[in-house]
Amino acid sequence: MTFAQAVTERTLRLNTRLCVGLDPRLDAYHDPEHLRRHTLDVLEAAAPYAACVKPQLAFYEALGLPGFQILEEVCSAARTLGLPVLLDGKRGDIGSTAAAYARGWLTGRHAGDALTVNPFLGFQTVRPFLDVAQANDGAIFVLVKTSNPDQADLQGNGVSEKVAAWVAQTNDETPEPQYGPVGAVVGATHPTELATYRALMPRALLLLPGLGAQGAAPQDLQAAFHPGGTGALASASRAVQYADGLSVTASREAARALRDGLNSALD
Ligand SMILES: O=c1ccn([C@@H]2O[C@H](COP(=O)(O)O)[C@@H](O)[C@H]2O)c(=O)[nH]1
Repeated sequence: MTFAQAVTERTLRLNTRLCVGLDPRLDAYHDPEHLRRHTLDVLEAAAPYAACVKPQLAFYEALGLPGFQILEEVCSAARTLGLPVLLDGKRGDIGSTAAAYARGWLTGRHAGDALTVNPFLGFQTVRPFLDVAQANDGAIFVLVKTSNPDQADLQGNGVSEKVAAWVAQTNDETPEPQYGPVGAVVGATHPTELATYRALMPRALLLLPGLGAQGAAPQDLQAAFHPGGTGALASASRAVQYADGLSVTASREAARALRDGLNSALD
């Protein structure tokens, strides 16, 4: 089963469109062991309400070697819980280096099933990521229009639309029936533009970051989904992991509320 199929199957079976971000900040904890335990506890608590999990690589890399070990455990625990893993690394480089990034993050011990990719160096530099992802039934999520307010500095003037066109065309090269291996990152913080990006990339899974802490609300996101409620993953990290300090019960309730909010928006 491909990443897109696994996510879609879980979305329909558990009725959830929520992607839970795991972005553990060392300053919230006594030490890395405390961070590790809490992150794994949040993962387990939120899993029943999640279609997938999205560790942000920066937070694990910031810890050095222990961070890689924690990431490996997070990926392994997610798989035990049946959760597809989307690593948020926003990698991108010239082709030979891109191939090494792809091997590192899409194969091996702390690999994800999918990876976010930055297309700024050109579309050919995205190909090595796609090749490795496809060889492993995985996916890539290309940055199309990010959630931050200043994205327009570089992503305006038709750039996001150009990337969206490449995503759509590249998915059309694949024979998969519904969603292809190239997903797209479109910020949940741009609710009035979601319908446009949905239409531009009909076979792309959309990753919608920005739910919660960045101000996006579940009721704003309906236009990103296809009829039947598939095709998009709304992502929240701080709003789940630190819903109320380090309370894991609050994390569970936050994930449940976001899942319910997203479902209500689709009714
Ligand atoms: O456009 C983008 C792409 C990725 N992100 C990442 O998502 C989470 C958001 O965290 P919250 O706590 O839910 O705000 C974080 O890891 C970002 O690096 C994004 O915010 N926007």
